[in-house]
Amino acid sequence: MNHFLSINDVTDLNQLISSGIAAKRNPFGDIELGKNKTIGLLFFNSSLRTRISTQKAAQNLGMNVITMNVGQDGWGLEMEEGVIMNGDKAEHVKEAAAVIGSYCDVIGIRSFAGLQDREKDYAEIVFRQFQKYAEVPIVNLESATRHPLQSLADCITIEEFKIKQRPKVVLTWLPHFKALPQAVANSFCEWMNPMDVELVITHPEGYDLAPEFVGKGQVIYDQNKALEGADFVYGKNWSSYETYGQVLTDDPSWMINEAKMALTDNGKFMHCLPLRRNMKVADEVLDGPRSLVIEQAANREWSAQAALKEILLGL
Ligand SMILES: CCC[C@H](NC(=O)CCC(=O)O)C(=O)O
Ligand SMILES: NC(=O)OP(=O)(O)O
Repeated sequence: MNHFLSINDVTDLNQLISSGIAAKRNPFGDIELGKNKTIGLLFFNSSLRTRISTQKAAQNLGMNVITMNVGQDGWGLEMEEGVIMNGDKAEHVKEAAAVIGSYCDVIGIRSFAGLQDREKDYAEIVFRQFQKYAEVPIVNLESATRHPLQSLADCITIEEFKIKQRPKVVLTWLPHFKALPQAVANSFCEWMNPMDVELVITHPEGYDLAPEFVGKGQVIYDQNKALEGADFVYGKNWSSYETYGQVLTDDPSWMINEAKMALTDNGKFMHCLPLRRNMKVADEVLDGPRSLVIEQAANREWSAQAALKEILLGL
């Protein structure tokens, strides 16, 4: 595996899921694989799970880890080509990426969508520039449009907890007062498409995700109807793709509570975290037996370890 940017970099999804489950059973089985290899983790945005789980996974593989909050610890980076750098960016990505690539064998990057310019966000300029100038494998720690380490952990979790061969998986939009990226929702749909699941996507009108991510997903604007018979309910907020970056509604009736979960077939609740309690999901669900959010977050370590193992095998 040359890069881990999206599911398009995965040759065998079932093998990757099995690799993550195997790592969970034997975390140090490949401790020699990453010996004397260094991964640099670059964060342009906040993180808890991705930061800690990816560092731990790399250490489980014997790697050295360097973590950097790019905007705070380093210099502001200019991503555009050919500009006169007389603003607030002191360094160009051409130099920064090449220098970091000289220190690190692998680079992980988190850079969220700006939610101002859809064409710019969906062009993934930060990742394209680092791929071009760092000349080492790049791992997506959440980009403008995708979050593959989260989606692999989601696949591992559903495989672990499913009791039917083809479960009904419902991605439901949740209310939020500020604009959030489509990345997690996009990526979840992208990874659910090849999985043996019935994928349903429910959200208010105006929040349709880009068609290339929806794929086989059935879109139902009536949340209660969508939730009927669900085996897994995956909650996530996202801002409008059509009216890019806008919050069209924060209707609290979309919050998941026990009454909504009662519509499911003893459904389990999933969310990538962080999650705003009692705005997106009621305490009664998160504190009850339906919630898988902690198990799901714990699987981020095994998701990262499976992905990094494939990257190391390709070095
Ligand atoms: C893994 C999720 C990261 C990010 N979440 C947030 O930015 C939440 C911020 C908030 O709730 O204020 C998102 O929605 O993409
Ligand atoms: N789910 C996830 O990526 O969490 P963090 O934003 O805390 O890394």
